Amino acid sequence: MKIASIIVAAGRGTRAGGGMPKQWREVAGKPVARWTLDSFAPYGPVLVIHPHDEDAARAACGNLAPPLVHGAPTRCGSVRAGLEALAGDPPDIVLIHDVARCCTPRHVIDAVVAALLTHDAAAPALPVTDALWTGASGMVTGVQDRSGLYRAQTPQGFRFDAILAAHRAFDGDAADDVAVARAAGLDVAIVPGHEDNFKITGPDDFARASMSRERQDGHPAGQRL
Ligand SMILES: Nc1ccn([C@@H]2O[C@H](COP(=O)(O)OP(=O)(O)OP(=O)(O)O)[C@@H](O)[C@H]2O)c(=O)n1
Ligand SMILES: C[C@](O)(CO)[C@H](O)COP(=O)(O)O
Repeated sequence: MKIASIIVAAGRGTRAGGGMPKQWREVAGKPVARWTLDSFAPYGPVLVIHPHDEDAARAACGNLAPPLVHGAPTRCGSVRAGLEALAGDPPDIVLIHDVARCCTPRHVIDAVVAALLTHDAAAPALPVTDALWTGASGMVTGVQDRSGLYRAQTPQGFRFDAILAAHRAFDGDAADDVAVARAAGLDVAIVPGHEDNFKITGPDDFARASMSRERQDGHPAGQRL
């Protein structure tokens, strides 16, 4: 079974700040993008980037030198660009992953791949465990039932032909590829996500990512790899 991966990295990282897109910044001695690409190296990653970021991407990737594809103004458009780049020599399965999730444990990726042996689509998620409220103007306005609610993660995995057709048929924007798949009628299996598989989103997430990588790779916090 041929498996490929699309690492979407064309975002601007506005919420993270820091003067350059978060995927080119370092955590635990390596660029965020390099950590992510190393995790997906067994699955032939293509890296989807902003057209202005070619030099930064090449510097971050080093000797890995994955194929680079220009992305689009939305995540959905960037994924579509990655899918179209693979369509000439299509894999059986594609894993679609946020570059900003640079601490994904290996077992999460393995669980998605394993689920695709029996499902057209699979994605990791964590059940919501906190109580949920609605609020306005700094005041609680109500409570929300948390049962059956999940926090979505990536990699989201699909039969390649099914997700390519789903994206080609999709009109509009979506937060993730599970939404695109479901709009096309695909059933999506949930596999266990992990707290280490968080997305670097705000400024504080870089320190969290450094600690996670150092813990997972057996290096004491602060030691350069
Ligand atoms: N036009 C876009 C927008 C997002 N992404 C990618 O989609 C993932 C999830 O997006 P998010 O974390 O929201 O990243 P940014 O869009 O970079 O962040 P922000 O919204 O803070 O600008 C990231 O890996 C990002 O690079 C992309 O490839 N193309
Ligand atoms: C795809 C995603 O990572 C799933 O959790 C997420 O929807 C994309 O990031 P954003 O923070 O919603 O822009």
